[in-house]
Amino acid sequence: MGKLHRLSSFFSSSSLSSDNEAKKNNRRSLAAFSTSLRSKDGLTNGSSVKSDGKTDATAPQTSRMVELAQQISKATEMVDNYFQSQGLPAPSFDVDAPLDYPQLPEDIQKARLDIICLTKELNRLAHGPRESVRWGIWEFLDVLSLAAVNHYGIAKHVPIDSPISLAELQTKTTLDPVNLARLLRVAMTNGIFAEPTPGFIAHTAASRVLRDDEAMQSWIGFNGEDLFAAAAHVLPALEAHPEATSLTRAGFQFAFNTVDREPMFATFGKDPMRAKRFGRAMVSLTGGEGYEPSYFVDVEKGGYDLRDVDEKEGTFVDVGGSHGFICVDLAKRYKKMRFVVQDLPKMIDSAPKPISEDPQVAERITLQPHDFFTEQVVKDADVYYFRWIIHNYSTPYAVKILKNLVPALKPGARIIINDHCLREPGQENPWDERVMRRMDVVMLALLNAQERTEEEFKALFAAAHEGFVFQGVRRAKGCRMSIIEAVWQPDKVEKKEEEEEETVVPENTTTAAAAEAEPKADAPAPAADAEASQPETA
Ligand SMILES: C[S@@+](CC[C@H](N)C(=O)[O-])C[C@H]1O[C@@H](n2cnc3c(N)ncnc32)[C@H](O)[C@@H]1O
Repeated sequence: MGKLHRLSSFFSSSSLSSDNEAKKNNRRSLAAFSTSLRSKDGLTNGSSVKSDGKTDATAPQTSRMVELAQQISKATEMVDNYFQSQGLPAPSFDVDAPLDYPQLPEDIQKARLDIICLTKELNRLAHGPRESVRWGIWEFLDVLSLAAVNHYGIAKHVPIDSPISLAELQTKTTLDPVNLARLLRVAMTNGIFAEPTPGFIAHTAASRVLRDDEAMQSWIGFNGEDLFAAAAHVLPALEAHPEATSLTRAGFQFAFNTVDREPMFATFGKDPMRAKRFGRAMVSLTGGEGYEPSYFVDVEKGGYDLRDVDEKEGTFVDVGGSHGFICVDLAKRYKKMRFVVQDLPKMIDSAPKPISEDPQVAERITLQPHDFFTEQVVKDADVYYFRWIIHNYSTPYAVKILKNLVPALKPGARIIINDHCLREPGQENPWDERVMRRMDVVMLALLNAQERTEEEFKALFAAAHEGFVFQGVRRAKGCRMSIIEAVWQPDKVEKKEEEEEETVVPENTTTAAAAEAEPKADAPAPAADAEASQPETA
């Protein structure tokens, strides 16, 4: 239904001709958008337009390639000058180079982002359309080589300070020399390992990450082995079940032969290695640029202000809150309010005890086993918070999760979803756009789930209950996650119902919202999914 809703916002009419008309309109608006982007940037796109609107053929032409090169050069100088002025080592992949950028001032961070985005466009132009399509499809081989290097733990066998011969390296793995060399040499084309002299392998800073960063090893392992296989099976999954809403009929189930048997989390729950890997992969993601918890916690960074809840010693429930790290950070900031972290029993059992070394923090946080596909047990809380939860579910499941809050809610209770919120194509900077669009497809491959637009979040609340009054979406600068909020105001519904009683309502009328809220026939009962869906995370 989520997909249907999304498509229908583009193609609202059912007739073929108006469908085509809608498509044409859509195309026109996209073209207009890219033109406006260009002019906003002050770019000429290779043509000089006179005041009468005609092109001046005599004016000097600047090609897009040259514009890009100039902008890249300017941005690179800005970043380089900043590093020099701060006495920082220049960005490098040398083995002893820093692995992360420092926190940059806003203008330098923007210049850095320009370099990332514009070099990609310049690269495409230099390849040309046909060649970039021809070789673009081979990017999965980069994934394969990285997954293999990670799987066989090659990075740990290469000494950090001196090269090792391929012959010796081979004795430390189960790979034969030919396969070891060919997989490594693809990775090297991406700056992961180097071969300073033929047959000798040395570390780079990127391969050092694979050696030293356990969360990154898990991130590569989960993406390279679980997600990679799931993504390769999305087409058969879509062929068999085009509606793509069931948790047990995604690419993941087609890849691992569990169609109609169990959702991904249940599969992970049965395999401690994969469950642990998934949990650590999430830790790696959360630590990545643009996802830090501080974007929610720190009001100074554009986070959520909970001072009023704190003042009245209110309650904050983190639903599906894992080991409660958000609540720990919040409890350090707000000294009076109380917190409940809910998750499935295994997750709650594996949480650190005490949850914080600071007793003033720990005593205000309760860890509670709770399945969000059952009725909410914490009544009358001030805030119910969902971080990285709703995007794991297609609309029928997501609506069910929200509906389960209703019996517990007091008027004025806030429901906060902390997820990506998709904007119209082209409104993000190209790097964020790429990450968020890809995440949307990751959700499809693993869970038949989705990222959502503001309208889709609004529709989700409306489908769950009319008493949820949508408050809108906001996002801190530099953060990819949005804060999506609704407030529970049942009095508005009662007033509306009173008004409606005065009008004639035909029997058996179902609202679009109610229809949307019904899980699909092919979707397994959410509660059953949830019971079995427990991954053991770090
Ligand atoms: C993607 S993680 C998000 C965790 C945390 N909110 C965060 O921001 O990192 C999804 C969480 O939902 C939990 N979960 C999955 N199914 C659940 C259910 N039915 N009821 C409660 N928690 C569930 C998982 O155990 C996991 O901790």
